[in-house]
Amino acid sequence: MVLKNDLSAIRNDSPLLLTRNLLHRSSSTPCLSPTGREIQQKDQSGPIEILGHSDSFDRTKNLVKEIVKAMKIGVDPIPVHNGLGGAYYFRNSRGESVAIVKPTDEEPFAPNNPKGFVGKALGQPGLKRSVRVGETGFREVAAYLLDYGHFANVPPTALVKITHSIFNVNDGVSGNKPHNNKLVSKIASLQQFIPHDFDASDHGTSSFPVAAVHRIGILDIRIFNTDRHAGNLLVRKLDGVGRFGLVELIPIDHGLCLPESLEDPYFEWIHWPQASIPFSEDELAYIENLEPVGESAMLRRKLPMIREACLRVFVLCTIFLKSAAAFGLCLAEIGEMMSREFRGGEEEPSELEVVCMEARRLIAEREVLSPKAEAGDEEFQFDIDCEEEEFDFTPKIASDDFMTRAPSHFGFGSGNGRFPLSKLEENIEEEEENGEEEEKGFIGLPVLERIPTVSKLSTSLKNISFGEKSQKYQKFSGPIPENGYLVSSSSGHRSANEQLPASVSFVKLADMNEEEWDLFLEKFHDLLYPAFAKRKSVTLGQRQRQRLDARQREDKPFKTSLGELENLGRTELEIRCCFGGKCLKTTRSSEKKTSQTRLAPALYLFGHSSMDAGRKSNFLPYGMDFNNTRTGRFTYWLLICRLWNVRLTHN
Ligand SMILES: Nc1ncnc2c1ncn2[C@@H]1O[C@H](COP(=O)(O)OP(=O)(O)OP(=O)(O)O)[C@@H](O)[C@H]1O
Repeated sequence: MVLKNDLSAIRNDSPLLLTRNLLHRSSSTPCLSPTGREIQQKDQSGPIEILGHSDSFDRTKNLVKEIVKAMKIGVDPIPVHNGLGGAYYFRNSRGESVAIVKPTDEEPFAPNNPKGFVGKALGQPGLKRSVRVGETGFREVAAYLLDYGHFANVPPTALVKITHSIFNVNDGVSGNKPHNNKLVSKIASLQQFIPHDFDASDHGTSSFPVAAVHRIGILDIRIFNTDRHAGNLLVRKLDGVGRFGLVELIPIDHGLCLPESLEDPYFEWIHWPQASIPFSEDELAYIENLEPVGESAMLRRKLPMIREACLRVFVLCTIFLKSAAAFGLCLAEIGEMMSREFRGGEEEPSELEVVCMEARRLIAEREVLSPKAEAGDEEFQFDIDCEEEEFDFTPKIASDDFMTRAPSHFGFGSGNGRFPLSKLEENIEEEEENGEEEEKGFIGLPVLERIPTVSKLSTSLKNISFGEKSQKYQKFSGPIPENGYLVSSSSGHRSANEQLPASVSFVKLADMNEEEWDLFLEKFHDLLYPAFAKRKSVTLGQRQRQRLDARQREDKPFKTSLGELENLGRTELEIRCCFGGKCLKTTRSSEKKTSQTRLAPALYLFGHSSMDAGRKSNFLPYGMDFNNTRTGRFTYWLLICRLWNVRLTHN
């Protein structure tokens, strides 16, 4: 039913799934309860209804039947205590968990979150800035739909309208309201429950099949997963005749993939040895057959609420993956090129972002040099420019000029009609900015973007793109962010925003019109080859050089293996893994674990990854006392993990 700003035809407790065509700000609200009382229609639907039609949902349909049958005989769901969002295991008639249901309005920070993580309205930036509160559900489904042939093993997932009294509804003032057994309908993701033995944070990674890691990594890259921590990989033992030690990996929790703009992804597998092994022929063939444009169309059809901005990120990343794999890069290298680094306390754009920024600069520069308004024959002019500028990496404008002449698409200054890109302000970001202003008291900060510090660049674009560090922030008229983060005003109370650092967005994709987007992709594609080539050469050189540097810098012996560690005996160790000063992100799930788990990444840095939750003795082949690690005699800092640059000191 199309509702033209009039919700009176809807029952007051009926969940609505709205897409963002007509309504402003609340347009993304996936679940509303209008209060109109005059017209009440009886809800004829069953307790669980799958939203959308697709053969891909066949397995989920059977699951739903099982659950409904169980509900009728009184088998209730069980709340899931793990995780930050509201989640419920739904069971079959035998009482076995068969599905996990996550209501969209119980996500972290959403109004009905049962675990105290509230404070934002649906549609506002959520746990990740570029994923809005209430919008993780359709992303879970998108990941499943994109996992053709069950390549990465994503469990069947669908969006459902589901009615049950177990769901949480907060009273809006003091948190949870006492449970009153009232039936509530919600929009939720419903995913098949997969029985498993561990998650990847509990288990040594050495037994993970290379193919499974590659397949999950390929998916993560396509969908730009910002949340692939070890807890989001379930591990199932396949022990049986001739299969001892084999495990299967099941990727879950894809709610934070497909962000609306590029940010810092999180790929737990990036430092696993499997990720450095070249892709197999099968994997290369799979990647080659990916068709981002067709896949986007499929997503639009099956998940009409998906935002175009998300699809652009998806298209971009798939192109990136295809080109990188064809070039011969391995999974780890591709993941690294997509990841940001911290240098000198500042977050720097990833190599992928740098290529994007450069592609945007090239098209903006062309617009500046040949404004369409004066061109007469636009197309003709366009083509000529294209030929002239192809592969020309020479800076054409001094940095200051650059700031004033082509500012608007980076969010500086006010664009005018001379710069066609400036006309294309993206609604989404306007909404976000307004939201930020309201919540944080920001005034006059045009967009959450900055000209970055480009000291990192391992691409050949380094010297030509953005010039000096001095270009960042100072040109904003708004408040000066500290250390690359927006500083929040102290408003006296802790909002959800204040609890989270706002990550910066270095490059916009959503503000281009179709023509510019096509052109951008063309430029992007052209720039990839030099970036990959540079990456390859830098990687090789770096490994050698950094080992040497580390040895020279270190006043204590530089150790590279557990064998050498043995010499240190049972003394306190400080293990510091440094690479450019970036912190290894500890995952939320591993934080919950003992130091045993936390030490695991450090150990596999030394090529020893056979930690097994059930066999702690694996930790002790070199004379270290495991019990001491638990009581804290081992302390360690994990600042970026790179295998070739591990510093050890002992005192
Ligand atoms: N398909 C599944 N099969 C079995 N167990 C699952 C499945 N999906 C999730 N779980 C379990 O439920 C827990 C919570 O799920 P999930 O991580 O998706 O929720 P979340 O609120 O998004 O968590 P987080 O805050 O860690 O991102 C997981 O830690 C896992 O143990």
